[in-house]
Amino acid sequence: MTSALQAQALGKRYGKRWALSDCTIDIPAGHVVGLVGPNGAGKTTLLKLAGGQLQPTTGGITVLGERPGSTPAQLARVGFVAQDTPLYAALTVAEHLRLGARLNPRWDAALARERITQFGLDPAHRAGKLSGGQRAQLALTLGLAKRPELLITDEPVASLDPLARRDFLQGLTEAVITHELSVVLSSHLVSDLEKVSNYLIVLVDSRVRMAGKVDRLLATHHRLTGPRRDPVRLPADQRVISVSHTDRQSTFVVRTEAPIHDPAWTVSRLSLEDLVLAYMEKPAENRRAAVEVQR
Ligand SMILES: Nc1ncnc2c1ncn2[C@@H]1O[C@H](COP(=O)(O)OP(=O)(O)OP(=O)(O)O)[C@@H](O)[C@H]1O
Repeated sequence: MTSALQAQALGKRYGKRWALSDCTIDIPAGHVVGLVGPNGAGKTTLLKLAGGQLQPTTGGITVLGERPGSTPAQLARVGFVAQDTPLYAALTVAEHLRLGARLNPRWDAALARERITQFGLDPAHRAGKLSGGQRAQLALTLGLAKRPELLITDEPVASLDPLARRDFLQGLTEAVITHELSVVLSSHLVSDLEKVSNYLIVLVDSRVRMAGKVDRLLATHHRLTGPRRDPVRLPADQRVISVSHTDRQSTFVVRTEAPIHDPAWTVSRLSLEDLVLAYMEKPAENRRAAVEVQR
């Protein structure tokens, strides 16, 4: 199966500072990929490299098997909705749709009209006069009506109210199923990502700390709670992701393929949010720094 996005030792530097370092990932097509990480981790940088708006400093990236932005045909296959939902302030909603139709060979006018009606956007309204959430909906409509094979969205739901967020995420799920769309979306709202993503990437300090299919990640990560113990005394097949201690108790998040038999531990499953937070903490001391990349 073609990869939606493939990066090999990809890096981007601004001056002396690396915004993204040594990023190697291979995301199969047909997934909804959640991209999470703290502020400044490099998420927008990765998305802009994928959208062809930035050029790599090191390494390489392909999107749907081609170099991002290499040809008009490649650009037509990828929809990109940026964080700041750039629209033309002086153009009306209807003019944005006409522009979309002119610029995009696979433009789906019916889908665009349907979404505009659904979200109560007045076609005569200028984009500059829309609320932040309405602008986001218009930008997302332009991205979806382009009928891309891959939709890249940076914080698409940040400015939407809870109902609009739910509608957007539902619309996305439907588009994935109906149009065999792949999606990469970054968000700080892991609870939203949990509803739609089946693939997750965690970026921390410009590096990929974890990437893989959500069901596999949830099945192989566990929280262990029990009497205080040094993490170096855990079995070698238990990769320590995060560690916390009180005077008497230790809590570890570990990744392992094997069953955990040690009776000292209370073993519990993690929510996706717990998993993300565990990877966003500093790497566990004294242990192999955990970088998990699964296909
Ligand atoms: N145009 C730029 N010039 C210089 N540094 C930049 C530029 N864009 C981003 N950076 C830096 O690169 C790093 C990664 O930024 P990026 O915007 O990719 O992070 P992010 O994970 O998307 O953050 P956020 O969640 O806050 O949106 C940050 O340290 C940021 O300051």
